[in-house]
Amino acid sequence: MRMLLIHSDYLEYEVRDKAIKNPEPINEEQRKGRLDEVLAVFASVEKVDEVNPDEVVEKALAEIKDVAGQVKAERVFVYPFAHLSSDLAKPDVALDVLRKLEERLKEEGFEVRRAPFGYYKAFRLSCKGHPLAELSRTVVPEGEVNK
Ligand SMILES: NCC(=O)N[C@H]1[C@@H](O)[C@H](n2cnc3c(N)ncnc32)O[C@@H]1CO
Repeated sequence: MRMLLIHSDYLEYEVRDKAIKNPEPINEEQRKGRLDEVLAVFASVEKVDEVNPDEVVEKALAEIKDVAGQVKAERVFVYPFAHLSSDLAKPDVALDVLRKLEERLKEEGFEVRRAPFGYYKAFRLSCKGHPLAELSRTVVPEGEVNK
């Protein structure tokens, strides 16, 4: 999984059109969302992650906790983002990974939102611009590290 982490004054999105045949079902409330003072995590789940999705969730969680601790962020916005990799996992695996990541972040005490999966979305982001405000992390299942 490839992640772009942006420490932000806010991230807000609004769902536009379907981007895949079967996007995640959403209710009216999920069509828009906003968090203030947030660590935005734009995440591309990759084909290699299909080998061990649960392990990738734990590795991504560790990276997000590390960055959130450094920038003192208590809120995390998980944002499905298919543009960080040229070798994407299939949608059902990707959604499952991102749902689990959201759940684990909540278990670790973060306030968490996750943007809807499978849609084009308009979004606004205000990056804080400090030295640690723009970071990227890549995590893969253990056996895949040096392939
Ligand atoms: N900018 C808007 C957008 O990216 N939309 C993406 C994601 O919401 C989601 N998606 C599909 N596959 C993946 C994947 N492997 N990892 C993350 N998201 C995925 O499906 C949309 C079309 O690819």
